[in-house]
Amino acid sequence: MYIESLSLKNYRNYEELFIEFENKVNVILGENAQGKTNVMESIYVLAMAKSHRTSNDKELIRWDEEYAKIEGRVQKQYSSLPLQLVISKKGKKARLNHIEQQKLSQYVGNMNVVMFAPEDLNLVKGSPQVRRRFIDMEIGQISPIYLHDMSQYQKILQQRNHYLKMLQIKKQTDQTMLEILTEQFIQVAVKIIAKRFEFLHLLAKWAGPIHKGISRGLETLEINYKPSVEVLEEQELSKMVTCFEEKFGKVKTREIERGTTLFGPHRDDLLFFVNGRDVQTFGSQGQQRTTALSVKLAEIELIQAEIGEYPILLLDDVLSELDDYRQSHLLNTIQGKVQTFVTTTSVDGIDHQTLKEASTFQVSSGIIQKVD
Ligand SMILES: Nc1ncnc2c1ncn2[C@@H]1O[C@H](COP(=O)(O)OP(=O)(O)OP(=O)(O)O)[C@@H](O)[C@H]1O
Repeated sequence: MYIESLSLKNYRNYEELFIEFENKVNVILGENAQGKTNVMESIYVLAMAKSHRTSNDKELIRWDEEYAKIEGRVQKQYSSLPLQLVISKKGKKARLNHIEQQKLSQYVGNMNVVMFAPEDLNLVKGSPQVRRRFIDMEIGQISPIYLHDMSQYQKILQQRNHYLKMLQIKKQTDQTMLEILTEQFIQVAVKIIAKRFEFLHLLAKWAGPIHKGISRGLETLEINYKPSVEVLEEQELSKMVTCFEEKFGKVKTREIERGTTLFGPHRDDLLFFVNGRDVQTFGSQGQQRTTALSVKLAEIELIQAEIGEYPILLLDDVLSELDDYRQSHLLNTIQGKVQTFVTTTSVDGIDHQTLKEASTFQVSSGIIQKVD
């Protein structure tokens, strides 16, 4: 798939913008703080209804304005699909094919993107929260059911935490409500974990050979899910439910003392191993970077395998940071099959042949012009 056109209104430093793109490499060139990342972010937000940089949607609205609007037309195998997202202080409204969607979970997934930005190194180095966000966003792109389950999970988790807080303060003896909430919590939690296992399994299958290629055959990459309740990938859901029930039985007093839910998908993590060692702890900067790159390239293949089309690739400020070998590995992977956006302050670090075949756009103070 590829994005044919993008139009912005009051989006960050863009008052008004309309651009058309071709299905190839598009280079967005400009000095610092001109609006390169903002364009990439707007494409990402159009697809995911969420930014990769902030969870506060209001930041996306141009200062002193009431709303921001992103519109785009995506060319898929058989059709051209118009998408629209309006972000106001009251919330978000999404339209697909001009029809307003009641739920964002029905909207997300119609346009697929993979973003690779400098902060993606945090995928390896950062906190478990960063990795959970990654896994949730990525599964959400290919599974609307997962997005639905996640929003259910968040609601039940909040209610359960609220109730545990009440028990903590009031020292009530009647715990019937806690039992009901725990049962509901477990039912959704195991579905989420099973889906995460499945996704990581697929991701690892693609990432392994890619990582081997980038490391010139020297390194193996493994990706493992680390659940906070000891469940196994091959377990049936009913067995996972039993593990959870046992765990919650054991930690009930502690949970009431603390007034919060101590176990579940919101406390899980994933681990990356290179040659059998945890990259977060033992990996060099280069190995961590290669791991993040392998994971991103694997996502491209995974989405193609699941959806039947390649996603749009957004490379924000990373291409010129990669050494020649990694850059050419990346460019060979996407060659001719993935619409790619690249931001850079200078074309010097970018492969000549790629530049020759690419469309280039110059950005200056929120205005973009195609360079002939
Ligand atoms: N909500 C907003 N309203 C108006 N302007 C904004 C808003 N949010 C950010 N900006 C402005 O957008 C500009 C930053 O744009 P962006 O992050 O896209 O820069 P960039 O070209 O990618 O720069 P760099 O090369 O430094 O990464 C800054 O000048 C910033 O002040």
